[in-house]
Amino acid sequence: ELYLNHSKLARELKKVPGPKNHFILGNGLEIIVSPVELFKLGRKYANKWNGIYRIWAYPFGAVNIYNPEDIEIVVSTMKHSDKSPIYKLLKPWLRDGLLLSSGAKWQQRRKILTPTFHFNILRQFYVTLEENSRRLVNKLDATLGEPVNVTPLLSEYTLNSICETAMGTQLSGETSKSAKSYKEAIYKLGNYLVERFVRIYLYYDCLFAFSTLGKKQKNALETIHRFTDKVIRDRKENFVEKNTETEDGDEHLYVHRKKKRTAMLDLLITAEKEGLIDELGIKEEVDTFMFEGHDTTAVGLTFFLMLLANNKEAQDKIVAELNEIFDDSNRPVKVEDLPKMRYLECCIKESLRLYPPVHFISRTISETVVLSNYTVPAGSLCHIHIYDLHRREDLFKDALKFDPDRFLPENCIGRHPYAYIPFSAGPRNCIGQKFALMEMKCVVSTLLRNYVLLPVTRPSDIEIAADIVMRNNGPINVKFERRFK
Ligand code: HEM
Repeated sequence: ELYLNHSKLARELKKVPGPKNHFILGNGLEIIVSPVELFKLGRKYANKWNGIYRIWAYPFGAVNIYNPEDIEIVVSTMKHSDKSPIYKLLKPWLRDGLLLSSGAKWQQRRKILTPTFHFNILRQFYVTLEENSRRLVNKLDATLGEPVNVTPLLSEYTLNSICETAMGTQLSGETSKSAKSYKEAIYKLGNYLVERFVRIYLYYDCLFAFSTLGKKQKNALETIHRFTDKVIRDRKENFVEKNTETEDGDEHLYVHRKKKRTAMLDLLITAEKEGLIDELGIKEEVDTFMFEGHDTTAVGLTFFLMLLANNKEAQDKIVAELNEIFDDSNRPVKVEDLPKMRYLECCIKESLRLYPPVHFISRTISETVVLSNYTVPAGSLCHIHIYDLHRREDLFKDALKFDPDRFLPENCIGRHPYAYIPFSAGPRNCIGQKFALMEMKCVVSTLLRNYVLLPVTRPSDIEIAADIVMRNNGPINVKFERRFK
């Protein structure tokens, strides 16, 4: 152990500046703190160094980067595209789905799944998003003037939306009950993952399986997989009926099925029939998309509503833009309206800058690479801190200020393409980013046409807890009042 802690890799990596490390344990003990303290520690390190620092906790050595030049080197090519061992913690849940897989498997899956997020398919999904947005607005009617904890409502909206579009399954009756347990289990699982993350000894599966934490995780996973398995079963039953109905000899039904909402799950079921994916493969992707497709967007929307409630000026400007689009009409938002919501888009981007739902991603460095003039040996982990990148004063003046004008086209000129990466970048970027933006525009425009958002939780109240996605340590409340023209 002693040798490994002072191996060639360790000696090389330790040339990168970083916190003082213990002779044997490296920085392993410092990080055993609560999720809130862990998030703060990350920010403390980011402030102390400038764009790069290392952490050493045997057997892992990691460079932490938050400058666009190094991030570009790591994420823009396939060379360092394998996820770091930290994602191993997600394996029992998401298995070898698109987020975690690598090499040929990842390539083949990404190819199968890409058509689902093509603009023409998204257009067909839009109808569902719009209906769900209106349903959310109706729900809020009962809360007027009261502080509302927005996260549960928003995650219900995003979970319904991903289920009814990509999965082709309506959440009602029994399924909606298990959807609730699913969401609760995801929250718990996030906490367990962070607890395990800071306790390096629990990385070993054999130790973890017998720990209390391991047993709790097993329970949460059973709930999660029960829900996703049911969604697959339901759709398979439904799919057979539909397929016999539309027997028209079309071999590539899943890509070309005209005038039908092409659910991602249908595409996978068809791919299974063609031998391109097996049953386990479908489960992996459904678990991956069910989670990535709802929790991230719900978190993004939560912080966005909080920011809007605290920024009357931005809210008024969005409403003025919406009035131009809709005149006095109460008609629903159409997909063609979305590109006209330019200022709203700037506001969404600014919100994702300040509160990037995925605040941290991590890769394995596959061959020795030079980052900020330091040699980073192959086998190192590379943590990319999107949160710290987005708050760099040299990239975003008055970085803590909510200023949507930063994203007006004229103000983006000259900005480094890797200075702003809420959806990551390069070949392993977010496959669902257009879907997410469409969802956010649709629901926020519908909300603002109906309600004035008033502040309860202030940005100064926010206390982020380290988790797979950004979470506040406590509810985020907003008040809604009817908007009169
Ligand atoms: C505001 C909402 C969202 C944000 C901020 C976000 C962010 C990200 C980021 C940063 C990554 C890279 C992860 C990494 O390198 O480890 C990613 C990957 C991914 N996202 Fe999203 N995402 C959002 C919404 C969605 C939606 C709606 C879906 C699905 C419909 C989705 C599906 C995925 C998948 C499957 C991957 C893995 C892609 C691959 O490795 O090929 N995301 N997302």
